[in-house]
Amino acid sequence: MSNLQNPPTLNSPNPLGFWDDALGMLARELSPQQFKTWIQPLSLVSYDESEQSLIVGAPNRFKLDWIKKTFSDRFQEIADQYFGHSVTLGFVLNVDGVATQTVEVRAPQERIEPQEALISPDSTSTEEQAFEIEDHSKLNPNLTFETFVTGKANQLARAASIQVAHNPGTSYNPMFLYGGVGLGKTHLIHAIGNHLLKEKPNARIRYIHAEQYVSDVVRAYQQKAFDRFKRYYHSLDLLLIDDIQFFSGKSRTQEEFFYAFEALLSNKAQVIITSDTYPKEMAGIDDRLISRFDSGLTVAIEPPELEMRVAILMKKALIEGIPMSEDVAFFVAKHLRSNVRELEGALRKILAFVRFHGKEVTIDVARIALKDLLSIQNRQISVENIQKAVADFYSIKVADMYSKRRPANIARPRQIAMFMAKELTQKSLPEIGELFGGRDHTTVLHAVRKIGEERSHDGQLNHEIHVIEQTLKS
Ligand SMILES: Nc1ncnc2c1ncn2[C@@H]1O[C@H](COP(=O)(O)OP(=O)(O)OP(=O)(O)O)[C@@H](O)[C@H]1O
Repeated sequence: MSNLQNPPTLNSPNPLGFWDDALGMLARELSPQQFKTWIQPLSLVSYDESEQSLIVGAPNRFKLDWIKKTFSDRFQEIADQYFGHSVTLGFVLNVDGVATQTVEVRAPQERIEPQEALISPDSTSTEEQAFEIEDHSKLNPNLTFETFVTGKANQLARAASIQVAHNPGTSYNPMFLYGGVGLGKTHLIHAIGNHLLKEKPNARIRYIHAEQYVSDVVRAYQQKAFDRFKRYYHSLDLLLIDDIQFFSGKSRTQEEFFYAFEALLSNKAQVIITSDTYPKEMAGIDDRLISRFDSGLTVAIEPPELEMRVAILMKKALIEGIPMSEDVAFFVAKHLRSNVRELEGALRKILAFVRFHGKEVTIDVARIALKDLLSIQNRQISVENIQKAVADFYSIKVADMYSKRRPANIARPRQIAMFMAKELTQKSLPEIGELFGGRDHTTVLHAVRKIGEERSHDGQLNHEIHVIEQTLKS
């Protein structure tokens, strides 16, 4: 099986083109939340031209199962249509770019309800399988403080994580780390776990994704094994729970987690939680949990600034054994601004290209290797899209973006939209002014400077801009 490190020949259908098409179609067919949750984390792992087979990777087992059951037929249709004949489609677990499971060819379609719907008082397991929790930490040894690049955007989060790693259970408990997708939350909490494991090899540490925790609750319920479940989770020294927004609307899971949380804190065990937003903004989560989440240290991780993106690219390229010069790293970092995962994806593409073609890493090579990625970025982000996304976010009318009205609740979002138009598109100041109801370029310049300056010290504004950016890209 060849993988995407070996791109197909020029005349063959391009699997990356297929992938872009599939993502584009699913983005239109699904709600932004569904797309973000289920489709965005997937990746195209490999394409075998001679076998006409494609492998799609999912970042965890829960997503893998769900995708196979719910979306495989749609992926199949899109693939057959794109390639003009039937292709074999497989799904694998692909954690941090490493496919860790042999290919499972797609299962026949079987729509299932969301996990927690499986919990009902009558539900019993049809299988005689004992309830088991894998009793090892699930830490990824590569995610350490040493491999974590620091910059303004994450220095607070990193400092707090180091503090907690050195004084678990006593300094900040719980620690709640929030920020947009792919910004290093998972990396940091693994780093804490790895540090503690090194210091205290016998410590009971568990990393778990919130989706997996939901599944564990479901299984414990079905198998009437809550005692075991509680014994395990309540006796840990360090619980790292990732993406807790997945608890939204799942009241039984929240209840169990509440008990676990209280037990752990009273044992002076450390709890670390990550989420895509700060506690008070979480929807579908019980108030008493939200207040617990906020009772220790809540710290944000922000999107990386340009210099940090450059440093990350150069460091990761070096680790891969193919050094990247600063000018190439600047070129890539200027075009890809949203998150570190996206940077890693771009780097993989560039490295695959240079390995395959035996070339040096130059700006031209980067431009060719990232052709699809860059054109998606350009296609998606127009001034009109920005105006719409900003207006939606601040609940004002899109028409107010061009109107002459100046109340503060309109003027400020308008300035934010102008700032984003300058940041995210190639348009000049006069062109942007024109698209905002024929305003003068000095008005745009004023907005760009003002919001840029405020953003550098206002974490909340920075967060809002990042959330809007994410919606533009999903
Ligand atoms: N500062 C950094 N230095 C080095 N690598 C980083 C940094 N930040 C993120 N990464 C890498 O980027 C990738 C995505 O990061 P990670 O999975 O930690 O993001 P996340 O914030 O948990 O995202 P999600 O909300 O989607 O779970 C990982 O491979 C991680 O190692």
